[in-house]
Order: sequence, then C-alpha cells, then structure tokens
Amino acid sequence: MEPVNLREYETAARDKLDPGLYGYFAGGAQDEVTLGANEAAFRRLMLVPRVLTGAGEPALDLTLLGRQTSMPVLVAPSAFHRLAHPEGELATGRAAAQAGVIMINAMLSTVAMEDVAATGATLWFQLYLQPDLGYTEQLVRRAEAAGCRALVITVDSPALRTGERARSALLDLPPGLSCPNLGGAGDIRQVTLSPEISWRHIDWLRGVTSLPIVLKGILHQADAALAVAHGADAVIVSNHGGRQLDTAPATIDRLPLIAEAVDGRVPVLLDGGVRRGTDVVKALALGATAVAIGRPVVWGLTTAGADGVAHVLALLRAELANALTLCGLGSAGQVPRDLVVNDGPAAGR
Ligand SMILES: Cc1cc2nc3c(=O)[nH]c(=O)nc-3n(C[C@H](O)[C@H](O)[C@H](O)COP(=O)(O)O)c2cc1C
Ligand SMILES: CCCCC(=O)C(=O)O
Repeated sequence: MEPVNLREYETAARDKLDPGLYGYFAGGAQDEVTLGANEAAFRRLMLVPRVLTGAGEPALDLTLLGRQTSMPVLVAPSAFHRLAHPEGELATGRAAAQAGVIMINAMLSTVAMEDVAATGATLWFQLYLQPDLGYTEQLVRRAEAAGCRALVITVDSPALRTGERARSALLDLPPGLSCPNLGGAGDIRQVTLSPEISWRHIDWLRGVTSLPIVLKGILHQADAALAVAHGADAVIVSNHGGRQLDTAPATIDRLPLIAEAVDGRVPVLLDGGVRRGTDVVKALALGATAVAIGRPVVWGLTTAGADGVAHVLALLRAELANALTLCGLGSAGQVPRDLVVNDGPAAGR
C-alpha cells in the first residue's frame, strides 16, 4: 500500500533496503542522542490555534535568495542517492522540479551536477571547503557554470564522525558508482574534511564568487552573527541530522536564539527531524524562513524513485497547508511566534 506520511515512507524504504545501507541512511553518530533529540524536540512543542480568522486557502510560495519556490521546504543535501535508487539524484531532481522546490545537490552526489541541473530543478550546490583552494575554486566555477543558484557550505564537518560501530559509518561505494562532482575518479577519499577551515576561508570564498553563500550547520547564535558579518546570504540551523557531533542540541531548540541574533538580516533555514506539516509550522513560528528535509527524501527515492520523492513532497505540502488552516493562518510567510508553546507531554510537568 502506498505510504500516507513520511514515517510510512521510512518503513517502506527499510523493508526494501539492505540493512547496512538502511543503517547508513537512517543512522546518527555514536549514541544517536542528537538524532533522537531533533524529532523529540518538535514533539514537545505545541501549537495554539486561533479561530474565526477567515484566513482562506493558505499561500505557501515564497522567494528565497531571488528564486521562487512553491513552499518553504527544500531538499537537504544528502550523499549517494544512487545507493537508494539506480536513477539517484536525477530522480530527486525531477521530483524537485515537479514540486517547484529547491534541491541542494551534494558535493558527494552520484550524478554530476550538470545532469541534475538538466532536470530543470532550481539547484543550490553543497560543498565542503577544501584546503586546496585552487580545487575549491574550480568546483565553485563548475557550480556557477552549471547554473547552481547558491553555494551551501557545510561548516559542521571539520572532521568526519568517528566510525566505531555507528550505523551511519561511511560506506565505500560499490563498483560502478562514483561522485562525478569531485572530478578525476570521483572517489570519496578525494574529499578532505579539515579542521583548518576557518572564517578566513569564508572571506576568501566571498571574494571569488558572486553566488549567494549559505552556511549550513550553525548551532550557536554567535556563529550566526559571525556568518552575517562575513557576508553569508543565509544560514541553515543544522546538526547534520545528528550525524556529526553527538549530543549537539536539537535544531528547533536553537532556532529562537539564532533568529534573534540574525534579526531578519538574512533568511534562517533549519533542518533536522522535520517529518510533519506541523513541524514546518513550528519552525516558521520560531523564526525560520524555510526548512529542509534529508532522510524523508531518501526514503521516497528508495521506495519509488522520482514518484516517491514527489509524493513525499506532496504529502508534506498538503500537511503544511492543512496545519496552517487549522491554526487560522492564511500564509506560510506570516506565522506568529505565539502560535508555539513549550508545553508538550515531554516537558516534564
Ligand atoms: C544519508 C545522509 C547523507 C548526508 N549527506 C550530507 C552531505 O553530503 N552534505 C551535507 O551537508 N549534509 C549531508 N547530510 C545532512 C543533511 O543535509 C541534513 O542536514 C539532515 O539529513 C537533516 O536531518 P533529517 O534527515 O532529519 O531531515 C546527510 C544526511 C543523511 C541522512
Ligand atoms: C564526507 C561526508 C559524507 C556524507 C555525509 O555528510 C553523511 O554521511 O552524513
């Protein structure tokens, strides 16, 4: 039977995937404290609806970094889509194009960014800044030439999580799969996650490209302010889906402080644990301009390729529209802060 919500897509994908592969996609770092916290924190927040507002059908579309998107939900960057489905990122791109949402294409995409761009989806390109600046600049030029509309710099990865027995341990790609965005053989070992990367590199990047720069992986309000000071055009509040520093806090819990520090100067995005339309509404109320979803896209892709991803996006869209209406709201762009109270069953009262 066709899944009717994002959680059912995870179940369908789990039934279909080799367990090791499912573990890689689903897993988090170490004890998975952060992984669990992302979803738990949304569950703790409750929505207080307003009544008799006569709001009408809610408007969901918005403009983000100069591009139209049909709803405040983006496809978060995730690696290796061809491990989930033979068409990989091509299928994801087709679904994003169909849904009219922005897809953040991963540096570790198993389809070249030019081919993903050819699906017609609005693409942002995610990259890990490489200590070899010449190489990094080449990649930036390639993203510009491919028509990517923004660069998403992942800043939560000065090293990879430790392998241990964590489910999320990085996989070697099977023969026939590679990461063509890397150039050369497209081997994941070509990527360096370096603790030397600093704000100086962001300044350097600001000087070499006119594309909007988005910093992904911000959790501290002081870093959000630094991001704006260093010329970032948006930030993404993210803990990498609980896959990097375990015991990093839930993203939705960090959002209010970060939104306050940014003070409307640039859009604040959030990812981690968004599984329901009500989660999107909570993020919007607490200061996000939009959210991104990671694993649910992979589950849709695994289950039914482009149709599965398109259905995941359509389900979330319908849930978001319904949640806004039930809250008495007529626009995703105007969600008041007092809609959310921290009163949930897990609040310990
Ligand atoms: C399998 C997988 C691979 C990922 N690969 C990347 C990546 O290559 N670059 C990156 O910046 N984030 C990566 N992420 C993190 C996502 O962009 C995003 O932050 C996270 O998945 C959001 O949480 P969610 O899965 O709960 O929606 C990955 C996440 C998963 C689950
Ligand atoms: C080098 C990073 C690997 C992809 C990734 O970000 C993840 O698995 O979470």
